[in-house]
Amino acid sequence: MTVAEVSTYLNSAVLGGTRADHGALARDIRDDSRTVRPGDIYVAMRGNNWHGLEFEVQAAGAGAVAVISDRPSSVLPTMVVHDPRQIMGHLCAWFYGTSPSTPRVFGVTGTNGKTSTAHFVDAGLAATGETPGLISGARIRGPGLQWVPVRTTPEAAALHQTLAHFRRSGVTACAMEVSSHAIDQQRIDGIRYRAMAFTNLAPDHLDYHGSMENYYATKASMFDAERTDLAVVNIADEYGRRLAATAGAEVWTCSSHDNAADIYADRIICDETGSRFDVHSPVGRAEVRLHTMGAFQVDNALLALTALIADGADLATTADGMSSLTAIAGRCQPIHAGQPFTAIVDYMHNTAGQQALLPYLRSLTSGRLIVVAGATGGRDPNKRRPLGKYAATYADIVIVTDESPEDEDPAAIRSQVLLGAHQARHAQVVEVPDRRTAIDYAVELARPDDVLVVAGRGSDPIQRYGARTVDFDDHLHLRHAIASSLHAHAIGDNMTRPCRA
Ligand SMILES: CC(=O)N[C@H]1[C@@H](OP(=O)(O)OP(=O)(O)OC[C@H]2O[C@@H](n3ccc(=O)[nH]c3=O)[C@H](O)[C@@H]2O)O[C@H](CO)[C@@H](O)[C@@H]1O[C@H](C)C(=O)N[C@@H](C)C(=O)N[C@H](CCC(=O)O)C(=O)O
Ligand SMILES: Nc1ncnc2c1ncn2[C@@H]1O[C@H](COP(=O)(O)OP(=O)(O)OP(=O)(O)O)[C@@H](O)[C@H]1O
Repeated sequence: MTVAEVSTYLNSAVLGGTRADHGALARDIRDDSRTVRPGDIYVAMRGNNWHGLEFEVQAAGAGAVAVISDRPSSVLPTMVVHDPRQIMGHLCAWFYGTSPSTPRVFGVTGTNGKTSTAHFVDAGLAATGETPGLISGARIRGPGLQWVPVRTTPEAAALHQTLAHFRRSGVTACAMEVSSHAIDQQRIDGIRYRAMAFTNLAPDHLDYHGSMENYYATKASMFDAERTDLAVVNIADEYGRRLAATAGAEVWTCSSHDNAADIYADRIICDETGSRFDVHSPVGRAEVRLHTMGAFQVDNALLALTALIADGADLATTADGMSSLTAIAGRCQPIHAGQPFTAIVDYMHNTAGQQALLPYLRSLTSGRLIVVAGATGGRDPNKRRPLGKYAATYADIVIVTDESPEDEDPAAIRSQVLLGAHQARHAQVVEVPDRRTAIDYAVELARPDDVLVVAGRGSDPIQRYGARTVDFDDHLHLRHAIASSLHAHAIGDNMTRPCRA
């Protein structure tokens, strides 16, 4: 594709540059000057912090052949459009040849459960003979590629590059997490969904959306017929029921406690080995056995099953696919290192997640529930006190520590969580600022039959303290802390054991 062809597509003449510039081959489309490589077209968008054209010299220096923006660049041939963000998704779909039908795209949106449900869809697709692709906040995976993304839902250029790669690689169907930020910022424009699945809606990201009504409206916009063939909705909460009643696409409902849903679960049993339930659908009944811990995974697997059955998949084969998942990184992920207590890493970072997870963990034990809790910087500060309060309401011991403070004062974040935890007047509350030390301390506290959960970061691989980043994987460190503790106690036992005469 040449610059001139892009200009024709946009119906925007190239301002500046020579005929040769206009005939230059455009290799990729980039929305960030820091990623521009020779031959790319840079799209300079207006944002909350910058206007992309502030980086035009950087983009030109990196070899950009042209820029698309809402006004002419002083250094690069420019195609002017009214709102670059508005055209970005459709431009990328055209430029990368993203097809509206191959791969079929199963979107998952909602406050909690997107990553888990996307992984269940991926597993169900594999079981039914599809060549699956996965675009989730935990990983992006397809034939010949796998990486850990920075965003839950990538920017439009990255999304369409990935979908075009999937298409060339023979991917027939893809599960994709769709965040409300991505919808609001039109990252997912130009993508036709085979199904869009709704998990639930609870207070989160209200610093960004301003209100639950705006948050809901952003999500709901994805369930109209021009966006998706199928609207697959968990009707467990009021927003789901409202969405099922108003969505413009063909609606399929599911529920783990309402048999009025098109597809529902009953005879649900959840324990430390996972869950089992019966699923009832218009195409029959099947028993589902989940090996992923967490009662909330029943809802996520059921939603994934419903999306795939709505697409025509075989019920029994799809159910087998759900059973093939043994764990989802950072989502109620157990650690078995020989310790005499239950050790879990989980991503709960809002009170709805706590209300789904903590009663389940409490049900697993007659011992104590120990929670390592905190809050991440740069996210809705109004979540912090409730996070502390709910953790301390359900747990016996709460250890408040850093998650990823980003550009905020870690102590100030912890103080909000501590305030909430003390308000609960239930748990023993301890502040241990350093996360590594906090996890080590929790492991030393844990007794046989206790349940210890390290919460809030899931499988996030790094902590950010301003510009400083720290490699920190909760699962790896918790496993290491347990192993070290068991080793130290073994040595201690040997040293106190009476020597043979
Ligand atoms: C709040 C939010 O989502 N902001 C997104 C938004 O930022 P913005 O509009 O303020 O853009 P800006 O920072 O002013 O930059 C303006 C333009 O200059 C460009 N730029 C900027 C700097 C530079 O050196 N060169 C350059 O070209 C940027 O790429 C951008 O196009 O547009 C930017 C790029 O277009 C995104 O990178 C940025 O995501 C920020 C980094 C972010 O943290 N987003 C999070 C909140 C997010 O998207 N989270 C959701 C999941 C939420 C959840 O479920 O927890 C996600 O999908 O990941
Ligand atoms: N269906 C659910 N209902 C309530 N809580 C859930 C549900 N599924 C997961 N959770 C909780 O939310 C946490 C995050 O789960 P998951 O990563 O699957 O959701 P997500 O929507 O992708 O989250 P995020 O958008 O923040 O990445 C889990 O670790 C768990 O504590």
